[in-house]
Amino acid sequence: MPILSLQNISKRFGAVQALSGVSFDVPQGAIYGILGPNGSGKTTLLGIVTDILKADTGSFTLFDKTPTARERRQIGTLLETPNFYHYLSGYKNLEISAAIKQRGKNDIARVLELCGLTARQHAAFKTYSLGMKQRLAIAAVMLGDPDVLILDEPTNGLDPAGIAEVRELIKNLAQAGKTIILASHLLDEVEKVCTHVAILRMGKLLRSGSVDVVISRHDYLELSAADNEALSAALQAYPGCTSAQQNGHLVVAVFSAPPDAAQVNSYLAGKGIWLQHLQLRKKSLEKAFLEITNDPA
Ligand SMILES: Nc1ncnc2c1ncn2[C@@H]1O[C@H](COP(=O)(O)OP(=O)(O)OP(=O)(O)O)[C@@H](O)[C@H]1O
Repeated sequence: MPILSLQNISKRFGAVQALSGVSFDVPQGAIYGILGPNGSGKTTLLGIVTDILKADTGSFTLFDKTPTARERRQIGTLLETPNFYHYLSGYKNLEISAAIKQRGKNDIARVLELCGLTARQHAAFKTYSLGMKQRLAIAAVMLGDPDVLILDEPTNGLDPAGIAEVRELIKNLAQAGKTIILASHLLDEVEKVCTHVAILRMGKLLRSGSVDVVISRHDYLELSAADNEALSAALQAYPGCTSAQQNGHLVVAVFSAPPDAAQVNSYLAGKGIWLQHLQLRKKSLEKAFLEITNDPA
């Protein structure tokens, strides 16, 4: 059973079609990244799921049910940085958050521990590092122990140390069984943190699923021989080779599964083609992503 299942969600703001027919499922325990450039519809999508906005068409289920207040209570949301009091301690700020959420104080020690803030709980918020401030924001979301966390650009505006701390925390929460849905415009973030990804461009879902499958980075081979034309023709007939194109003095061969360079070499030798150059290369994540987002299809 998916934790969240979106079916055909569309949303328009005046002339802007912010989302068009978006559908995907978030499995339990996933760290699900909603990835896309600015204005692609990520925040709108999170706004619909958290009931801040209403979809024009389409629907979604939470825990396999049409969401009611009961299902929503199991979701913790951090869409923008909360306004903590600078002169109050982390603990006191969480007391206020708990009161606003109408929850008791007995959960505060647990969320401070979970977010690695126990040692500094009585220090004033203004003395916290950027990473600690964001971890306190996540601690406030964790009050009441929600099963699902929804975070909009959780590392935005943080320094490198803060980014690393927040990413570590997100991974720890997922290991503790939480499902996390986060919006990001950072490919690097999705690669480092997420298990799953949905890629949006101008409100349309381009791809969704497990990160390894969606942003597949199949290795490719660079080769050359005395006759590169014959080489590229032979490669095109090789099982699993999806393209073999001449690029300067090299032929670049792409495969549907990771190629075995030794096997390709012996296949070519069998065809009377002796290689002068053979190198296995890995497509960068950046390149794989650009191929997806620039694909006119
Ligand atoms: N309340 C609104 N009124 C009018 N247009 C809006 C509104 N909210 C969003 N939009 C437009 O809808 C589109 C999607 O916006 P959205 O904020 O969801 O994108 P995003 O991917 O989250 O971008 P960013 O990374 O910049 O936050 C944009 O063109 C945006 O200008």
